[in-house]
Amino acid sequence: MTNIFGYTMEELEALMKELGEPAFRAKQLFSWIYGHMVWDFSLMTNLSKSLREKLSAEYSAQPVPHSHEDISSDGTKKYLYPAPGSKFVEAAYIPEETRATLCLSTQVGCKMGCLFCMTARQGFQGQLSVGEILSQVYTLPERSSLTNIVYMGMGEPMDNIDAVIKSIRILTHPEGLHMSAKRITVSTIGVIPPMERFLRETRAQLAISIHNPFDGQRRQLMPVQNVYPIEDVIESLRQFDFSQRKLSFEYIMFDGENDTPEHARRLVKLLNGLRCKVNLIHFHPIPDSPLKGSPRKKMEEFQSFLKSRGIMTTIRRSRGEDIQAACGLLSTLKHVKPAIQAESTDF
Ligand SMILES: C[S@@+](CC[C@H](N)C(=O)[O-])C[C@H]1O[C@@H](n2cnc3c(N)ncnc32)[C@H](O)[C@@H]1O
Ligand code: SF4
Repeated sequence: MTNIFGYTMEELEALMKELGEPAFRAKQLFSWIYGHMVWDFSLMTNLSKSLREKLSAEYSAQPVPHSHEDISSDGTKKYLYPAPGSKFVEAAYIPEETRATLCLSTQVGCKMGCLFCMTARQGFQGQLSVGEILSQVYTLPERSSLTNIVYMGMGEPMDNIDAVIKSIRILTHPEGLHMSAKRITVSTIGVIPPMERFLRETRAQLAISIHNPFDGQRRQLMPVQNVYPIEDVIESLRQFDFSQRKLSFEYIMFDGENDTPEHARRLVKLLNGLRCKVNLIHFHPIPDSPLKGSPRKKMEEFQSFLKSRGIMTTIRRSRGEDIQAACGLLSTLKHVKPAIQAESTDF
């Protein structure tokens, strides 16, 4: 049985062709699956009976529902989703006064090795398919109140760029949920070639995790700096037009590490002339890390300096920290079965 949940319009068209059906059937199928959220072919009443039967015999169109949830004292919810190979990913639903955001995952673990991130500790364990990315949206119990989606959960979206772009195309398609690309933000540490592809092929918003404006210091925190230095990332961004889409920079504030006036001055210089915003983030401590978060006062001083130089800067409120749903705390390592146990349960 092939699961077609996650197929794009073009992929459904190719499937219809293969089955000897006219191309317009693909649009009908797309609209049932992603617009009406009907995942049983027998209920797709405008398809011919023979096509419904053919599809039911050989295909399914099923998103993967979550298998566990945690609820934070602040209302944030963390959902656990099964992924291939007895693995799991997590997504966080964050309700606020005027909006409700889903923070979704794109990979099981991550290979980028950032020093401050819990997902990095898990290492890379696999890519999510388009269907697995979209399942986090489509099976969300609060889906009808969702206003925003951020690709800021487990994994580096640019390291799974095909699936990320396809998922955005489906979410924004008029026959699907028809979400505005203005309400979708993808966060990256700055992997330049797929980042440029993302900017050319979608209209979604971009967030860059910068965290330190100095080359040597950023290398210590984020190995990606050895391959794609932040200076090159910013040069690349200067070729794109951000008058119609948002560009933001995420900056976790580490006590004594990146919160000095020199860092603030260097950051202003680096971002000079770019139409962008800076989000200052509280560090969410992870076990056995020497890093500590900056005190609130230092974050406010940093913010004031950037603002005084004309850069719109906010301090992001932490959410879901008590259930490890906050930025950078997502990790499903504890849910991964030891290999021997996983093998024995396969029988
Ligand atoms: C988990 S990442 C996923 C998206 C992408 N891989 C990235 O790094 O931008 C989302 C955001 O969480 C931040 N983050 C990671 N670990 C954190 C921590 N311990 N405390 C606060 N933020 C953290 C990252 O720097 C990034 O801005
Ligand atoms: S911060 Fe992002 S890129 Fe770095 S290890 Fe975590 S998930 Fe991966």
